[in-house]
Amino acid sequence: MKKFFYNISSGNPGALFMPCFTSFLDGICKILPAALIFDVLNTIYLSFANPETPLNTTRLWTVCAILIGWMMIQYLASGFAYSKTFTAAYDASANGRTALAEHLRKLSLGFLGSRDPGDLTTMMLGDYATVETTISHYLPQLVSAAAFPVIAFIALVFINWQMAAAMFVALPFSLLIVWLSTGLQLRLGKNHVQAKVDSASRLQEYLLGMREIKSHNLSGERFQRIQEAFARLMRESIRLEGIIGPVMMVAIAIMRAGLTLMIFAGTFLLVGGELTLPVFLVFLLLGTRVFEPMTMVLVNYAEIRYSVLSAERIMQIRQEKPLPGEKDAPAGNSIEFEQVTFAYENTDVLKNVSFSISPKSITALVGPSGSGKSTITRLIARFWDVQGGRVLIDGRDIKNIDPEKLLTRISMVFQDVYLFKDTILNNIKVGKMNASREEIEWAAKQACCHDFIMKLPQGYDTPVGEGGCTLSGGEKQRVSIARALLKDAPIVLLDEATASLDPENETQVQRAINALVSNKTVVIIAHRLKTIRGADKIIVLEDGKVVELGGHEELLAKQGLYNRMCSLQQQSAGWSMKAS
Ligand SMILES: Nc1ncnc2c1ncn2[C@@H]1O[C@H](COP(=O)(O)OP(=O)(O)OP(=O)(O)O)[C@@H](O)[C@H]1O
Repeated sequence: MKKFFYNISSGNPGALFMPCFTSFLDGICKILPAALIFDVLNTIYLSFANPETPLNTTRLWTVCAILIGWMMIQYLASGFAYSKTFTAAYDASANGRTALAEHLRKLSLGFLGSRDPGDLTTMMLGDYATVETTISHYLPQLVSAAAFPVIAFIALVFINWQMAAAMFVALPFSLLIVWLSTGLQLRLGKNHVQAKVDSASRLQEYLLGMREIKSHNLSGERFQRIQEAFARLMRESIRLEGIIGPVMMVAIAIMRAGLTLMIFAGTFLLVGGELTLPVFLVFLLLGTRVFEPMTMVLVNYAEIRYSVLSAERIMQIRQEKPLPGEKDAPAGNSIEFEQVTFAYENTDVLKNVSFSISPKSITALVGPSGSGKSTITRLIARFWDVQGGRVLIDGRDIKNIDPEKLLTRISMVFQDVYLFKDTILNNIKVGKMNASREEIEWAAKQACCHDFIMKLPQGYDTPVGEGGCTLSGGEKQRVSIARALLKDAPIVLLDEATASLDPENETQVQRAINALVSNKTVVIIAHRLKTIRGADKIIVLEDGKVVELGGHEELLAKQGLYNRMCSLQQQSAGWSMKAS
């Protein structure tokens, strides 16, 4: 139970105290009228049972007045409970979603990459919505279902213990059925969650991959994958409701069998003169009321169990440890790899890699595709932690540095640029959130963006699509260079930064990059080797190992892999497409 409250409150069970307490008060307020009705029945009965006793109308009017006053109190109590539960529910989901988003940012990309893409979206939207409904709708029912029977049983035992026992005798059997079905519910719930995650992932894949689907005419096969995912979701939904529903119906029927037993016992006791009619009537009245919240809980039990699963999924991620390290980033900017071994999954991608990069120097990473160049830049930025060896900046192991502080010292320009669904101005501003418009325009000019931006309908205030789909590849690349210029970090990592630029822009962008990298520690990945001839150091990688290291001339003289790559590039420079 403690775990349930902890999980559905996203780790803040104290926030559920007020909704539970006010729901409890609200429930108590609903019980009192039954006691007053008992008094009314008793008063009327006394007059009918003893014809010489006149009907005590003063008492009846007093009870009516109390009931009217009580209605007001009950209305206020319900309103109060309603506002507290709904506020707590929306707080829990809004704060929870923000906290989860914040937490995700602190996790390694390795962890995020291991999750199904639809999984986190389902969690952010679906799981939090489920938890929200549980707090706003089911929590009050749970409180009433837990409190009512206990209070009612204690009160009724004092009135007539045989009747109370008859009313509640079936309840333990009903609860036993619910308990026995827990394992089944868990299994069905997990299958349903998995089906939901799969559907979200397939849908995401379908929408994001629309260009490939169209260009390769994959619509049939891809559409079938979505159809299958949705069909499975439908089957799991039916299974969840169709199997759990009848089980709960049996539990409800057994619980309510107590009422029938109570009527039998009441009739028996009434006939034997051991029970008065008003007491019998009060038991009948309370019998239906007491089991009402429990019936509601059992009707919604599948949903409640489902929300437990949702809350557990959320908490599992929330409890995932962020990358460790609290220290400030060092002032110096030298980089060193000390016998680094790294694997994304099981196969080592980098094997015993060692090299050092002096501050304010330019180091190029070259090597065949898949040799580990991009991986090295990602490890410098600590998107992942290494499994063996150390990555040092200014002589300090980056595992001990706060990842966010480390990233303030690093600018990155990736091959694939992501632009947010926002104005182009705000997209450049990502590099420095407090940058002035002048600074942004300066960076855009340096990165050769200014001219194309001014041609857009609203200039810098033109919205660009999610992922930057309304800009060309070259334009996106230049925007990302502008971001890096604005950030002005002392370490610059360039991954194929000029890959998608046309020859016309390339010279200008090279000039912009020169401005970006001057006086910085630069690590550059360039497939076009002519662009890195002037680098202070060239590290040649092959199959995750450093095979050559040195300056351009020195490496050419070695007649090794670098020399071969340069020769091949010279040959391919004269390549042109020919029709056969
Ligand atoms: N996120 C990932 N998960 C699993 N494996 C990965 C991941 N990223 C890269 N790899 C694998 O790691 C190896 C090195 O990849 P990396 O991107 O570092 O190579 P690269 O030299 O930069 O290649 P390219 O020049 O083609 O960009 C490759 O075999 C690649 O398939």
